[in-house]
Amino acid sequence: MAPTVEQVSEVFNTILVLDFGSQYSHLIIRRLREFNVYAEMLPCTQKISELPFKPVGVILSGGPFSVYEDGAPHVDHDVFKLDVPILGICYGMQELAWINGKGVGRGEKREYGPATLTVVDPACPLFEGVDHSQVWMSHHDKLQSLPTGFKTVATSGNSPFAGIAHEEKPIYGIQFHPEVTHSVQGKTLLKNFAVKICKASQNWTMANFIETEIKRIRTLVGPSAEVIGAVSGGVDSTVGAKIMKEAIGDRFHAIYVDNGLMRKNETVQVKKTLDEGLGINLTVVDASSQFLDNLKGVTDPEKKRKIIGNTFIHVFEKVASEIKPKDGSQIEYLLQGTLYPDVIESISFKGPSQTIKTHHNVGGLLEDMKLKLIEPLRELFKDEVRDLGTLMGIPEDLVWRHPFPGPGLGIRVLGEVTPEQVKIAREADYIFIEEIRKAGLYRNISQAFAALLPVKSVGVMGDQRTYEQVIALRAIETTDFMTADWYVFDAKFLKKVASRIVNEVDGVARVTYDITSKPPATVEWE
Ligand SMILES: Nc1ncnc2c1ncn2[C@@H]1O[C@H](COP(=O)(O)OP(=O)(O)OP(=O)(O)O)[C@@H](O)[C@H]1O
Ligand SMILES: O=c1[nH]c(=O)c2[nH+]cn([C@@H]3O[C@H](COP(=O)(O)O)[C@@H](O)[C@H]3O)c2[nH]1
Ligand SMILES: NC(=O)CC[C@H](N)C(=O)O
Ligand SMILES: [Mg+2]
Repeated sequence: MAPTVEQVSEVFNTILVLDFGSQYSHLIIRRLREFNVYAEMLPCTQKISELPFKPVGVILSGGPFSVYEDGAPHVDHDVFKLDVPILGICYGMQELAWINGKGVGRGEKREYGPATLTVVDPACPLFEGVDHSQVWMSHHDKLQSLPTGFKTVATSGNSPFAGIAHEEKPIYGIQFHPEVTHSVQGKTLLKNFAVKICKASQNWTMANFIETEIKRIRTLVGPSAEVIGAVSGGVDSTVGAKIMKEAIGDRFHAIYVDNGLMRKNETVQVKKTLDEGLGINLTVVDASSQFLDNLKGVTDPEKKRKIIGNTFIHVFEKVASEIKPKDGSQIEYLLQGTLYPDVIESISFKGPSQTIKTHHNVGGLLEDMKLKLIEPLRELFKDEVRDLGTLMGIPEDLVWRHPFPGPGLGIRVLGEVTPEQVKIAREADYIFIEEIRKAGLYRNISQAFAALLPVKSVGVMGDQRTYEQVIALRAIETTDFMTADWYVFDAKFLKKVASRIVNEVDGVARVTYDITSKPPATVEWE
């Protein structure tokens, strides 16, 4: 019989967030974790009898619908049978009111933005330390009457029922959004709910997580099986590899693919950092000619992405078949660095968003590959991964490395990818990043790179006419890469970088700086 593998949500006291499609649902989880309470999100349609774990409390999120509309989403009423505290936020509170008397309708006025909260029942534990503070509203519907069995505990100018509480049970509703930072005491309120009311332990720390995760992996893999991992030298896969190494030692095989689209000196450096610095035995597979051959003559960005993704799979399949585990079995598992935002995106009630571009993703393209995935970071946000990396002794440089996309320079050479074009992009990128580091700006910027444009422009160098290509520099600031703004360099810095690139990189006659935010642009050019 297969061993039972405990999930993180079974080990840590977990607050369950049921998502009704609010833009802020993931922020509720972020805020709870900031004070070390573990939280997970599931869609509001989740059947309570099929919950994968028993939560210590439930939060019903906001959402774009109106509870009284046909087809509006509703929570499974068995949620009340769980006999744990419940907090409804905005739509979530309207849902509680709808279930308990249907007194919800469209308000005369919409209310978006700040409001001041007045607590009318100071004994209510939810509002301890929250009185007379600014809260953030975002609604048009409102409670028209107090739901059966509830009392008013807080009000605001436009919302006579800004906060309600059940007379006997620990069930609460609030019209405002405590999860956004504009609700000044919002975090205090969420802490009151999670820690005081739900009695959740504040033990969600990366130190505790490592221990649980290592145990989980050992049980999952068993005593003798071996695992391979796609390791790029980026922070996610490196932290994943380090966890695997701690869990199963030399039964883990880290594989780095040199796809010919990596940055200058990257392969040598990644090998050195992982082998010498972290004791992870990294196998470098040189597949550069395979990737470059497959990309010959292709200019469409989506086609390029798919070719690169597929070539990765073929390379991994071959590697997996060549490793012969000592116990005579076959490689069964592949490590992947999936993070929680990817998981949230796929389980959100709004459903996965439209594909803007196919992100190369080893796992997503694995359908016909027999390997099963191990994803040790699938519960973590990027900053938690960085904390974890630091705790596990991964050098600061690597922990704070800018992300580098799997398709690499293949999507930064616009148009056809040839070895000559890759070389130009690689050299220009190297100079840009070197200058950023020298100026002490690396950590202020979330990601920076150079892209090579497939256009030629006239220039003059040493009295000679030139007719060469254009480099576009891109540097952005962002927290989650979903939205981003361009970084404001001072003019002197840009002057220096431009002059170095044109002087030192053959084939470039002009340098531009990309000043588009995301949206409407994306981070990468392809
Ligand atoms: N050159 C490569 N060799 C092996 N695996 C790779 C390579 N490039 C990407 N991968 C795999 O694809 C996954 C996704 O890449 P992604 O860039 O999102 O993550 P990362 O490289 O680990 O971290 P970061 O986001 O910091 O770059 C990686 O975690 C890794 O498993
Ligand atoms: O591993 C990856 N495989 C990909 O195919 C891929 N495409 C974009 N990116 C990275 O994702 C972030 C957002 O990029 P975009 O705004 O261009 O979509 C940025 O950090 C991009 O570098 C990728 N990462
Ligand atoms: N932010 C929300 O949850 C909004 C709930 C509901 N759609 C309203 O307009 O009131
Ligand atoms: Mg990467």
